[in-house]
Amino acid sequence: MQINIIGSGYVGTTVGACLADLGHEVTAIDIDEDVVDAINAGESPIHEPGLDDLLAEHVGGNLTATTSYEGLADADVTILAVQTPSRPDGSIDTGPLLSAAEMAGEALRDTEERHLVVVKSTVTPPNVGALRDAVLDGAGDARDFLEVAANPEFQREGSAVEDFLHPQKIVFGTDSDWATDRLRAVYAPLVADTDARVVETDPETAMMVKYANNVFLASKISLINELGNVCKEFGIDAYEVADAIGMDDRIGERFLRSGVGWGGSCFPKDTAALIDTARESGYEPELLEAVVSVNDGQPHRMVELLTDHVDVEGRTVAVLGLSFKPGTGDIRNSRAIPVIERLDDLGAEVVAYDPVAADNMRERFPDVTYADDAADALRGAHGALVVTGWDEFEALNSEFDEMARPVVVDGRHVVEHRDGLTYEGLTW
Ligand SMILES: NC(=O)c1ccc[n+]([C@@H]2O[C@H](COP(=O)([O-])OP(=O)(O)OC[C@H]3O[C@@H](n4cnc5c(N)ncnc54)[C@H](O)[C@@H]3O)[C@@H](O)[C@H]2O)c1
Ligand SMILES: O=c1ccn([C@@H]2O[C@H](COP(=O)(O)OP(=O)(O)O[C@H]3O[C@H](CO)[C@@H](O)[C@H](O)[C@H]3O)[C@@H](O)[C@H]2O)c(=O)[nH]1
Repeated sequence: MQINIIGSGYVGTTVGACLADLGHEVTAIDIDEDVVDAINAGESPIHEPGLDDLLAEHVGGNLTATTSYEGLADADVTILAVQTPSRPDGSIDTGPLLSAAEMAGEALRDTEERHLVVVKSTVTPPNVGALRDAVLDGAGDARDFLEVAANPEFQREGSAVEDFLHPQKIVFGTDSDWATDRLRAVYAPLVADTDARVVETDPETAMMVKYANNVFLASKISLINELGNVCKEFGIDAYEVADAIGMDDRIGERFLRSGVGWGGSCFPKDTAALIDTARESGYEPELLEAVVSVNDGQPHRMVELLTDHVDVEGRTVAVLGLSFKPGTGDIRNSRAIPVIERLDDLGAEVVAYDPVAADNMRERFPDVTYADDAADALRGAHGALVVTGWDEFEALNSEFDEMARPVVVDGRHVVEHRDGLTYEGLTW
């Protein structure tokens, strides 16, 4: 099939490269020329394991990037993967997505064949109608040839390629059998070769599944964090407790890693958007508000555990890990941000290290010192905070001897206890 994908960020680039890998002819469209040039040069605009290899294999063959919407009608399907960022009140800003939807509709004005526009971006169910209208109004008289479907994406950053190619489920939200059949054709090579289960529903329900999925997982982490905070009060290791409760398959062993909390581009944004949408509709989602509040408290608890041991004012503190999770350079809503802000408020000098995300964080905090490696960050520091669970932090050992005060607050359960180190786990 011929597939256009509009928006080549974290999702669009991965999905485009994976669809090319499944044998489709893919055109990736982005308004950012640097992104388009990078893809056409076979370079991934983002750090994502496996993506460079896929681009190297398919760019110049069945994957091309462009800034132009011309030729959209030559394809069978157009996927929208444009950003839907949070506004300060928690609602999503659908402006960029609506304008891409309208541009897609306009570019399809001359189509004389049926064409499916698929929303892969995450939008709240009440926004689906506006998106449908934007595409159809943009298309003018060609609106009868077009249909808008929802196909939310469940990939995680850091394992996005693997997740897309081996999904547990694929959700098709459509208004007709024709649209469902077209989505089945897009995913046919994948469904044939994996254990993926396909959910077929309407577009609004499909988007609600996406929100429920993310908010459930964020709640699960906040719950284990709350239990973990209680464990810490009792001198109990929350990881031992989590291992035991995870044996009950009604609970499940995954997403029970307590610590400094959840960040990223999705959990915070999607939780805030669902809360805002529920409130707008007249329902006060108290549990979800508590889920956010527990998450917001963890970075502060972490800094407090350090200040119980060290007065950080005027002293150097090492922050190990800046990305919102290992395996990505993405710092959106990283827990490192409130940690650094708090240290800053307390007058500490922050020396930060991350194997991938330092350049991104430098734009956010230009005055922080960025070390070349963890040893460099720890040297002379009066305390260290482990914010991201990069594998390399597990191997740290003699590096702690170089600290002025060897106090480590571990927010991700990665550092090994050892003699000579004052060690505080956040929930253990
Ligand atoms: N990041 C994830 O892991 C993830 C996973 C599942 C779902 N989502 C959802 O997918 C959507 C995209 O997220 P993302 O993280 O990839 O965003 P992103 O910001 O990384 O990428 C969006 C891209 O769209 C481009 N763009 C903006 N307006 C455009 C237009 N009119 N025409 C063409 N390109 C345009 C931008 O230049 C950018 O490259 C969001 O709704 C998000 O919630 C994200
Ligand atoms: O036991 C755990 C698991 C995760 N996290 C944190 O939770 C956040 C999110 O992690 P993860 O879900 O692995 O990464 P994302 O890339 O944000 O993926 C989520 O958000 C995506 C965007 O919507 C969805 O597609 C994915 O299914 C969903 O897992 C990170 O800060 C993690 O450190 C924990 O604190 N404890």
